Amino acid sequence: MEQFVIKGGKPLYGTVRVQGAKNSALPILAATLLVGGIHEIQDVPRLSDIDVMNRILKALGVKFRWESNRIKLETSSLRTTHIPEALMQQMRSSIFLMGPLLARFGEVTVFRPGGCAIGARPIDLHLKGLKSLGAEIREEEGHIHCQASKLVGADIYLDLPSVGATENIMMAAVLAEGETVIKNAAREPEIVDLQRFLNRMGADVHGAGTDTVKIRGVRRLHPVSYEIIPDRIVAGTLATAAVVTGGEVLLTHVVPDHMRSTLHLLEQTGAEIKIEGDALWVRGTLRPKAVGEVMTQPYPGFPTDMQPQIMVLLSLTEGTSYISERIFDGRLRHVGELIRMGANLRQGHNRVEIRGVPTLTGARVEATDLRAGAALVTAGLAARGTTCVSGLHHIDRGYERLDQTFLRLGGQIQRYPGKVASL
Ligand SMILES: CC(=O)N[C@H]1[C@@H](OP(=O)(O)OP(=O)(O)OC[C@H]2O[C@@H](n3ccc(=O)[nH]c3=O)[C@H](O)[C@@H]2O)O[C@H](CO)[C@@H](O)[C@@H]1O
Ligand SMILES: C=C(OP(=O)(O)O)C(=O)O
Repeated sequence: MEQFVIKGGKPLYGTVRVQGAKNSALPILAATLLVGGIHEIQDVPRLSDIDVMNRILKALGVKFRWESNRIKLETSSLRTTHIPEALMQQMRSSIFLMGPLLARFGEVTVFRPGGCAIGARPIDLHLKGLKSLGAEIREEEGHIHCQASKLVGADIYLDLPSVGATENIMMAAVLAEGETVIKNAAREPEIVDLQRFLNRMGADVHGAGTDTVKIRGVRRLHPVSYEIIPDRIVAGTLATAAVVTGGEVLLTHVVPDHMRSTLHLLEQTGAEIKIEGDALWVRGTLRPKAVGEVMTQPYPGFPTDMQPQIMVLLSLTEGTSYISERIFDGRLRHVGELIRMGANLRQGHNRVEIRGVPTLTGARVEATDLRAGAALVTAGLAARGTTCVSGLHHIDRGYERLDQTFLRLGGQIQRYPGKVASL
């Protein structure tokens, strides 16, 4: 069982170039299946989720080659449209294979996807959207078979602005006959990135970034070379770590506009922020201030993927703040771990009261999901004493060598292969 051992209390200083966005790279890699040929995707982060996606693509017959952070994929000759169950269950994003395979081959067989334990994550909106385009869906013995002799554009209203459902429907609709309109679509920057990628391939998609996405079906697409946008959640995590340690960090390769709600919150706590082009400079204050109520919301609201990290910062402020988790119904498992580190937290139903304390103390804690893991590492960097964080496979899903990044910024963090005997 691998662990991070962190000796806390050192402010972070330095410059980091932020990795490409996992949540853009995953649907875009799936979307390369829409047409045969050689695609080149740049700034793909080296993450375990990306490895799982590549293993699925390989199992389908795709050939690919990494060159640093660039992947070349040859998607011409696919052997099958069945996604292996074991791979399907390794991550939620395996569901992105449905839309493109259905659009190109008229059939796909998947299983219910796995993923981090952050609450119930049904796929009803994905299935409802594909059915509206004319797919026949049968579920038996855990398989979901999806078939369509042809897909036809439709008006689809999403009961919730689901990021994944919006993306899956967009990918399925690009080769459908006629126009598809997705209403109450999610507006995340990664959806705009997917639209840009699809249009670069010759698709006709408009409106991403608003709540109505229009897709006019085209007959043909072509392979392309494309660069993924920077990861706004990784940038937010690093900025938060700089603030909680009272340090000063320059992040390059960011789109500050994608981070408005996070940056606003950091400023409310007293952090100083300067933006110049794609560079973001952040400096923490001696004792940050409480902020009142924070609610996670669909974009452009405050992102659920930053909730655990911000909880660490609010735990160290002067005064009382509250966090309400509105997107997922089980994304508070880090609360108990932060309490072990000395945070003064009271958990209600999807809401946490946070009474700021002057310091946290090192402890043995476990990452129960990706962002909870990032939060515990952040807490460890700020805490007095030594923190051991286990459950690193969650963190590796979304952060490219997080320990190396923090080491470069002066954090004292090491990855150990087994359990560390004493703190
Ligand atoms: C790879 C990727 O991009 N992951 C992100 C994506 O996940 P993901 O696309 O899975 O998240 P969704 O936006 O779909 O989920 C939002 C809410 O809708 C619900 N829901 C979703 C689909 C569905 O068919 N039925 C349904 O009820 C979910 O349970 C959840 O409560 O958006 C989440 C919300 O910003 C982020 O936390 C994830 O990092
Ligand atoms: C929940 C997340 O991702 P996924 O949807 O891939 O599980 C996340 O990135 O925080």
